[in-house]
Formats: sequence, C-alpha cells, structure tokens
Amino acid sequence: MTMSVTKLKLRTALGPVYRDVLPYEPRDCTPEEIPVIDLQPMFSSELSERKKTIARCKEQILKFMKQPLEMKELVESHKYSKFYNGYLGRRKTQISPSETVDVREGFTFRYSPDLDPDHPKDISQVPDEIRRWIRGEDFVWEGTQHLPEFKRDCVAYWSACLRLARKMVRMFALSLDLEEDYWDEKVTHPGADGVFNYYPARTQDEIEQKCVGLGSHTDLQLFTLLWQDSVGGLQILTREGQWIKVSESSKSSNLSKFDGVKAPPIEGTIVVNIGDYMMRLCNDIYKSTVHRVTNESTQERVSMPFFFGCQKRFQMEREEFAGKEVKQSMAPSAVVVAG
Ligand SMILES: O=C(O)CCC(=O)C(=O)O
Ligand SMILES: [Fe+2]
Repeated sequence: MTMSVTKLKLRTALGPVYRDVLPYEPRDCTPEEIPVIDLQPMFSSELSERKKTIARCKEQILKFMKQPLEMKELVESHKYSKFYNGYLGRRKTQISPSETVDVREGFTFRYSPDLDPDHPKDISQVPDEIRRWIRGEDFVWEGTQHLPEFKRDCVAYWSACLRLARKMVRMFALSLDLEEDYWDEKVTHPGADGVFNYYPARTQDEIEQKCVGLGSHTDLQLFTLLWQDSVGGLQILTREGQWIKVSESSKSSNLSKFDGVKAPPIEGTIVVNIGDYMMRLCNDIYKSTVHRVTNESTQERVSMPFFFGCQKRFQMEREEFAGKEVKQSMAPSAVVVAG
C-alpha cells in the first residue's frame, strides 16, 4: 500500500525541521497514545488550593484580554521587549510556515529571580554568568498595574508550575538513568516562561480560510506543562504522523461516549509536552511533541503553558544553531498528568 505522506515544515530554535504527516483527518487519541499519569500523591495536601490558583489566574487572563486594545498595547511585546515578554496581538504571529497566521493572542512573562518561590533573589545577587541569561522584564507588570491582583494571580500560578516542574525534572532524570539531582543545579535559575493564550471563537472569515489558532510547532525547552480549559482544540502528531486530539478518549478505549467533534480535554489534567532541548540532550530518546491548536468551537478558549528548561545552555545553543537546517526524527505522543 502506498500512502501520500506530506512533509510538515516546522520552525525551531535550531532551524527548520520536517515531520511526516499522513493524509487523514485528526482522530481521537487512544489511552496508550496519551497516557494519563496521576501526580496527586506528590502534592495531595494542596489540591483545593491548586484548583483555586488556576481559576484565579484564568480569570485575570480574561480580564486582561478583554481590555480595549490600547490598554493591552501598554505591554506590547514588539514595542517594549528585548526577549519576547509582553502582549502579542491577534493574527500577529505565524508559528508554522506552512499554515495560516495564528488567531490567538498571548501574554508572556519570563523567569525573574525575585519571583522564584524556591530561590527568591534580587537579580543583583545572581552570579554574573547566569544574570546575562535572565529574561524577565518588569514592563509587563508596570503596564498592567491598573488590573488589581493581575500580577499576584499570574505569579501564583507560575510559581506552582515552577515547583511542579522542578519535581518533574527529577522524574525525567530517573527515567533516563541519570542521578535524580542531574538537573537540580541547572534549574536553580531556570528558563521558566509563563504564557497565557487566548483563542477567540473564529470569525466566519477565519473559518473559511481554515485559520489555525496556533500553527504546528514544537516547544523549545526541556518540557512544557500545558493547562487548557474545557473547550478543546489541542492536537498532537503521533510518531506515525497522525494528528490526534488530546481529549477525554485518553481515559478509556470506550470511544462511543464521544462524538469526535467536541473532544473535550480531561478536567483536572495538564498536558506535558517534550521540548526540542530535551530531545537534543537525551539523543532523541524523548522526541519533541509536534502540536497545534484550532479552536473549532463557538466559544473562546484559554490555555496556560509553562515552558521549563535551562536558560543559559539553551540560549547558547540558539545562538550557535540559528538559521541552520537540523535533522530531527519522528514525533512522540504527549503525556497528560492528573491531580
Ligand atoms: O493552547 C494550547 O493548548 C497550546 C499552546 C502552545 O502550544 C504554546 O503556547 O506553545
Ligand atoms: Fe506549544
């Protein structure tokens, strides 16, 4: 049997890479493709507090995104940021060269040592060779001061993600037969970027043009903790090149409950995507997850990815490899973690 596989061109920090895609429509995932892992035992005492943290942060994102454009532009990324912090407007990016512009709007804030829940430090106390890789910028908070509790609630969510990521990176180390503390020192002042994505319901025009919410890409760092609301729309590319919807069907093989159209995510979970930097460090044992978002519902959608890695080395690699074509092998599935 011959199948017409198309090449999907992706932009990565290390240059363009290609992945194969089968000629089929996205389908629902199976429990094996996206396993659900229960993390609750790691944090059992704080469950209700964590739920509140997520809800408060989501509320703040909606408040921010629903402001008049000129208020959001007080923290415009292109205008004020050296390092991709701040607000990115609707249809202002095109992450995938072979797809449409991205409909989503975003707000980003990156690691600052003064916000770190485990190693809080004034930036002046951070050793020189690390300080030059720190990417947080204060204008994102200065330009949002008129929103009461915005910074507090965003930072609370980011801090919880940072704590979880520092635990999870130890599990990654063990899974790769490394010492448990392999990454500990390298993530004392990590790459830790909080991003809030807002996907408006698509306009009729955008539906006709088949606009993506956020086009196909891989994340750059070690891994990403990705919380999404209940609207759905996240898809990942399997090793075989099949797009699958990250949805409820990950929980059971009883697909009859789902109509395949709505495919809601599992409540109380976050998706863990492997990033390019992890793939590179472990010689492709883990492969970075190709993913994309199309909000096909009539509702708005919010997601809150947290990108985690080692700031300094990752940035150095970026400089070294900028613009070069890099070979990359096939994609893995993502993991969903619960609790
Ligand atoms: O909105 C989502 O579910 C995914 C967002 C994403 O992939 C990203 O911001 O890199
Ligand atoms: Fe992503």
